Amino acid sequence: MNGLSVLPRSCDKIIQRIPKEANGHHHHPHRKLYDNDGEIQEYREDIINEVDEDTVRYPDGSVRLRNPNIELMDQDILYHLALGSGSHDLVEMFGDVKFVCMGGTPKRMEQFAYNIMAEIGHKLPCGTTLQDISHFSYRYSMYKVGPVLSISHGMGIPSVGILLHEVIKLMYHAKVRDPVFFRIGTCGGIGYEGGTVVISEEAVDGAMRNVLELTVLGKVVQRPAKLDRRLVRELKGLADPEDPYDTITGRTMCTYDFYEGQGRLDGAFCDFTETDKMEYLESLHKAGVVNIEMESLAFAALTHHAGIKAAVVCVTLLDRLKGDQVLAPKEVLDEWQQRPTKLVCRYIKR
Ligand SMILES: O=P(O)(O)O[C@H]1O[C@H](CO)[C@@H](O)[C@H]1O
Ligand SMILES: O=c1cc[nH]c(=O)[nH]1
Repeated sequence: MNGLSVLPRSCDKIIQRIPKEANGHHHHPHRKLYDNDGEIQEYREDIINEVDEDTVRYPDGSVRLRNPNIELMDQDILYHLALGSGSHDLVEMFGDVKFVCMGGTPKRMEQFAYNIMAEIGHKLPCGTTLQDISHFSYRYSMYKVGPVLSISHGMGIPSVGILLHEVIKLMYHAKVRDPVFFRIGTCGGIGYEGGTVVISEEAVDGAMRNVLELTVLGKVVQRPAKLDRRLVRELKGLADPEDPYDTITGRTMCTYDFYEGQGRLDGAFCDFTETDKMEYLESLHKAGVVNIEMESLAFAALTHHAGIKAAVVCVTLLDRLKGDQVLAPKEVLDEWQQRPTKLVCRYIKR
């Protein structure tokens, strides 16, 4: 029996799709999970962790944790955020949050906080500046502007995964209702010039699987990396035809590495040829992968597992069919990084 069959007590209605045979043992059939864009994928049914979206939140829309242990604890220390349910009044501090925006760097997320402040007309008390709420964690940076949280997540799945655990718990402790999460990132384009904005329709791993795989108690668990389709359409609808760049939607590949993992020839190590690389990238292109980055899989899977609506919006820094090195000048890169931010600002302003 695998660990997934033990469901948290507080989540009685979560769909358990692990069939049992009459003798009580699980059988291990493969099943077709998604047929997005015609691609049919098969998964071991015994390791898939599915969610019934209607039952993972409380009826008032507030975030419900799929972990019965938390409510039994005297206090919950959100260690990497330098916050805690015993040391801080989290409802008072964060109860009004509606949007949680994340991106790789502290600078981008500080800038985003100032941008959104201007856009929504939020005023700080005279003579004050925005404070990094998580400054003393020395890990992530967090800014709050009215209903918007802006948080840096660092690089890669482990970093964004730890942050998501703590931010999802923060939403629960603060009794936040129906939050929407965004990742505002950078990526490599597959067949798209630098500066193109990409809204992810779904996230796939380096082997084109639409699941986040993690090892829990020595067993492999897969969580579907689903993103909200309606949110994708709404964001796409906010792209302005006057924008001097394209805004597209498509599949996003999420890898565990920037160099070999993304088929780059310019890492410290490379055991494949340029022909191998191009064949791989062309095959991704054919399969509808439009960009590669390093967090979307965890972002999609963990928000979906928590029943939280989420979107990933990234700007391409280069077309990987044309090269590996990020050659654009710093000022150009800085301007490009504002583009996903603008789209998310438009959504929040609505
Ligand atoms: O710019 P961010 O948001 O960090 O996103 C991308 O940039 C980093 C690699 O340079 C990875 O984190 C990747 O996902
Ligand atoms: O090629 C790129 C560019 C940005 N981020 C990535 O992960 N890959």
